[in-house]
This record gives sequence, structure tokens and C-alpha cells, in this order.
Amino acid sequence: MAGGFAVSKSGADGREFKGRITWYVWMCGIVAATSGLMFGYDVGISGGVTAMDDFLELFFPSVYARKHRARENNYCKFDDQRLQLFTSSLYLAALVASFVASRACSRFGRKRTMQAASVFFLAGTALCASATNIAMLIVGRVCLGVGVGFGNQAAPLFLSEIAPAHVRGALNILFQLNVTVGILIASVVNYFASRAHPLGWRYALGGAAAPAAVLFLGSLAITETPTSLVERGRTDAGRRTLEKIRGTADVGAEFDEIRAACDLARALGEEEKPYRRLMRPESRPPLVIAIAMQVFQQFTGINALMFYAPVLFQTMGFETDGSLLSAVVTGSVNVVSTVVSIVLVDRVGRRKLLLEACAQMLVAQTAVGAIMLVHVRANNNPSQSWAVAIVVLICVYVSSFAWSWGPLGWLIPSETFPLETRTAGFSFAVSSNMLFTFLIAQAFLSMMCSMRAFIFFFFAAWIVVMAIFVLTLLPETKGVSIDEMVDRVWRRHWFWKRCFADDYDAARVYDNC
Ligand SMILES: OC[C@H]1O[C@](O)(CO)[C@@H](O)[C@@H]1O
Repeated sequence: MAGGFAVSKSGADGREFKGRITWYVWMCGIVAATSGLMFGYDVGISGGVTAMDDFLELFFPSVYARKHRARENNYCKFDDQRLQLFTSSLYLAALVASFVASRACSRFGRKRTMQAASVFFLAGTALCASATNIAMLIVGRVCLGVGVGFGNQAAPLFLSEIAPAHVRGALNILFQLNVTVGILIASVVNYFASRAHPLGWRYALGGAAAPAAVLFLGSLAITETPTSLVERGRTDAGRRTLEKIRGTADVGAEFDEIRAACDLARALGEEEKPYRRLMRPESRPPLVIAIAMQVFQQFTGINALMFYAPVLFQTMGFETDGSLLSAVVTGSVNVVSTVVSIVLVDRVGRRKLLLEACAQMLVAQTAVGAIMLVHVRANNNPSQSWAVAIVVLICVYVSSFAWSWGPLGWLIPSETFPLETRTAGFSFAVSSNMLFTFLIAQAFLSMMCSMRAFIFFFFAAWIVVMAIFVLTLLPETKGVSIDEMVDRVWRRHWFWKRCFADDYDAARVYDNC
């Protein structure tokens, strides 16, 4: 399985680990990242499908009638709780599934959890694509949601564990890159499927089978991670796997570190369960940061756009074709800008990227809101030049999200927890993401109906809160080894250091932070 190029890498304490970036590691990484593709395809497909007349006429005839009523209010024509439930039910199911998935990951391994994800996804796809009533659609979406919950918990963990340390960031962002590629593919599929009458929507929903099948078949060829094998008592198999993925038998130092980490986690786990340990004061800084990063990521308003871009563009007065095409444009900007993040994140640092993005998003959101307020009245559409200006501003907004809050929402929670609480802490990040994705999916169309153009000012106001959060509470973690976070980051931070007072006294410190 050798391939790639010869390297050695440094462990957390500066020790040299021998091995190369083998083709096998890349193959495993690419297969696992397909999980992101499944997630992204789903995010991108629902908006287009819910804008298709054949789909609306069959399942949501009242929305169909309202959409075609000549004098209907632009902002409210898609406001329907059941239509929103079609999109949001997936995320509610994923939220519940992510807690089960974190246990499945420990008990059965990352690889099996990803396989289970692909099976749920295939079942959900079959149900949705062949649905003849709303119940079938919703049950299908719930199966897809379980697939997303399992995949999102297992894949980032898998990627981190097989990666040599010096390419761990790049391999991690591969997941988010796949999410954005999935969203883009879905917009292209929507564009063509919307022309195929009356079955286009079935093709669009059925297309989700492709990434799921790739993940299922690919996962038969990939390995389990060495950490997961050692964690489950299969020490020899763990060592053999490490030798295979590093392309050398000289893996003693790295294997010792994996074994020591597993021993420590096991010992601490016997003393106190990881979820209880997370309630300790010293766990509070990374826990608050992990949850806040995910909540704020969703309050940028990104998924209002990703789910409902075609609907939103129709609201702004675009025809069905134009609105789907605009979604393809914003989807492409999303992919390219995520690549920018891979290049910049370890050079520029996390805080600068996040703050720059806040400024860019604030300007774009406020300008879109102002144009909508002045030029899009309830019953008329903007002129073509204002419509183009809106699409350009939305691209400005998406690009800044994609090189900041998108990937860093996953990266920062994965690098700030100490090992003993890392997986439990990360599952809080996944479930917070799903919860707020669900809330936005469920509430956005109603919010747009009642708030109208002010919806953009609502998200803009959150961006100000996020910037204050980054300035005051988010420390820079660029270049800091994961195992040095406590001493080099938290103990030096003006606010969070109170959780780590030298004269540690559980009761007093708890009160302080
Ligand atoms: O690229 C946008 C996508 O990225 C995420 O924020 C995180 O993976 C999704 O919630 C969103 O749909």
C-alpha cells in the first residue's frame, strides 16, 4: 500500500513519527469524506425540490395554488409548516441519532458506523424517491437524517484518526469541502431535474443514492482506525493497521502514543464518565466555545440560503430557472472559498478569518436587506439590475462564510478539547449543529413571511454579536499543539483563566467561571 511520498512527522511532544502519506490513507480519507457529500447533497436538494411545481402539486397542493395566485404576497407564498417539516425533519432525526452514533462509534468502530450511515441513507433515498404520500416522504427524510447523524459523528473522527498529524487539518476540512461539493451537485441536479416533467423531483431525490452507494462500497475497502481498534482491545490489529496506513513497520513511537492515550482515556473513563467530566469547570471553556461556534455558524443565516436558495430567489422575483441557476452560482462560490480556507487557516489564523468574515457578511446582509426593503414590495419584483446586485452580494456573503464559520465551526471544537473529553465534547458540537440547523429549516419561511426584508437585518444583528464573541472570548489556536491548549491557551486567556486557578478549589473556581 505504499505510495505518496516519504515523510516523518512530529508528535505532540515533538517526537518524530516515521511513515509516509500513503495512497491508502488518501483513499480511506476520500471514501470517508463521502459522508460529507451525502450531507451536502441533502442540504442542497430540498430547496430545489420544494420549488418544483410537480412536487408541490402532488404533496402540497395549497402551497402550489398560493404560489400561482397572481396577487399573492411574495414573502409568504412558501410559508407552510408541513413544507418546512419536509426539510427540517431530517435534522431533528440527525440530532437524536448523533447521541446514539457517538456510542456506536466507541462500541462498533468508526467504519461500521459509517457503513450503517450509508445503509440508512440508501433506505431513506428509496422511500423519498418513490413516495406517493407525505407520510412516506417524512419517514424517508427521518431515515436520511439518521444516516446524516451517524455519518457526521463518525467521518470527522475517522479522518482525524487516520491522518498523519501534519496533514490533519487538511484532511479534516476535506469533510466540509465534500459538504459544499454535495450542495453544488444538488443545485446542478435540481436545475436539470426541474425541466423533466413530471418525474424530475423523483430523480433529484433519488440522486442521493449515488454518494451513499459510494460510501457503502468504499467502506468495504477501507480500514478501521488504529485508535478505534486499540480502544476496543484489539491491540495487535491496531498496530498492524497503523503499519499499513503509514507504509512502514517503524511506527513504534506513534503506536505508543495511541496506546497511552487510550489507556489514559480508559482510566479516566472508569473514574468518571466523559459526559460527567464535561460538567467540570475546566471543561467549560472548550464546551462553551464548541456549542457557540455551531450556534453562531447557523445564525449567520447560511442554511436559510442553502436550503431555500431557489425559493428565496423566487421570492426576490427570479423565474424558476433563474433561481435554480443562481443557486448553482452561489454553490460554486461556496466550494472555491472552502479551498481558500484550507490554504489560509494555518497561515492567517482562526480569529482573523472569523473577524474578516463578520465584517464582509455584515455589509452583504445589510445591503441585501436594504435593496429588498426598497425594491421588492410584497407584490412586485426587482428590476433585473437589482436582482443581479442581490446575487452578487449573496456571493460576497457566501464566500466569507465558506472560508471562516463553515469549516472552523468543525475545526475549532475538534482541536480544543483534551483527549479525555474530546469525543463526548465533539458530539455536543454535532448535536448543536443539528438542533440549530433544524430550527432554521423549520422557522425560516415563516420568519421571512412575518419579517420580510428585515430577516436580513435579523441575521446581520447576530453577526455583530458573533464578532464581539470572537474579539472577547475566542482565543487563537493556530499552531498550538492540541495537548498544550490548557497551558498555552486557556490558562493565559483573560477570561477563561479563572476556570484554571492555580490554587484549584472546585467550589470556588466553579463559581468564578
Ligand atoms: O456550506 C454550508 C453548509 O456548511 C454547514 O454550515 C456545515 O457543514 C452546513 O450547515 C451548511 O449547509
